Amino acid sequence: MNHYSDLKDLKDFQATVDLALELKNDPYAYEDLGKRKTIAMVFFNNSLRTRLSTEKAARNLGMDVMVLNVSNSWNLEFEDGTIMNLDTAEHIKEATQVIAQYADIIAVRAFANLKDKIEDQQEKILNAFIKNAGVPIVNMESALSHPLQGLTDAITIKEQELKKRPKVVLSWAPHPRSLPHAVANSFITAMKMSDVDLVITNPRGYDLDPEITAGTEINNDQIEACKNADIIYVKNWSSFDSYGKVIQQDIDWMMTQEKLGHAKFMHCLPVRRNVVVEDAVIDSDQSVVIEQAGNRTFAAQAVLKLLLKDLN
Ligand SMILES: NCCC[C@H](NC(=O)CCC(=O)O)C(=O)O
Ligand SMILES: NC(=O)OP(=O)(O)O
Repeated sequence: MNHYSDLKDLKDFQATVDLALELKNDPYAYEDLGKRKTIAMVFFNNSLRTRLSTEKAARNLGMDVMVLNVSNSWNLEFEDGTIMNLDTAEHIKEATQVIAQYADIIAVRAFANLKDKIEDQQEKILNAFIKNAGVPIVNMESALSHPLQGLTDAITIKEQELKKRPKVVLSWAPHPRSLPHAVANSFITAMKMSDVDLVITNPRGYDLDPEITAGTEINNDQIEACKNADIIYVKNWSSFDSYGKVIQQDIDWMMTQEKLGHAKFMHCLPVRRNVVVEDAVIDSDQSVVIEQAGNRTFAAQAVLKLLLKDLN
């Protein structure tokens, strides 16, 4: 594997899920694989889980770790041919090549800006690293996808040891801010590569990119969609059609105990309590959000192991 920019970069998705579970069982099995290799993690946005779990994963493999929060660095320019006499001090072309001299693998977080669909679909920042750095790039949530999260979600569902072909529901929930589509996109992609029966429920006007949801049932009736679910994965996203807009915040879409039924509750975190999900759900035994976040380490470790194997 040259890069991990999307779940589709994995040669064998289910084998990677199994590798992550093996690593969870024996985290130091490959503790020398990353010796004298360095990962640089570059953040254009905030993070708690991705920042710490990816570092933990790298350390379990014996790697050195560096972190750059771009907000503490120079303002970067992304356009070609710009006369840089305003706010941007350094071009992404130099920045990517310079970072690559200090690191064997670069991991990048660069969210969608949610203002211009075409620009977000170009994945400008992630692709600038892939184009210029000359080292493997790991996507730590880009404009369109969050493949470390999608892999984690599949691992977490597999661990629940549910019935064959469980019913998995991805439910939209309200949120006061405009949030990206990346987590939902990667969850759908991961579920399509898993042996589950996936249903998406969202209000009208909130359908995700049809290229991603193709072949999956979308039900605008949340109560009906959630019936007899084994897993309910809750996430807010902004409108895709009215790109990046918050077109409704109806609290009736919050996940409640009644709608959850016997299902397990999942969310990528961070989550707004009593807006996205009521306390009674997230505090219940049916919530697996903490173990889900714990699995981020082993998803990242499986991906880094595959990249290191092809580096050595
Ligand atoms: N990486 C996990 C989620 C990150 C981001 N959530 C957020 O920005 C939530 C922030 C807030 O609740 O204000 C998202 O939805 O893509
Ligand atoms: N789930 C997730 O990616 O969390 P962070 O944004 O805190 O990294």
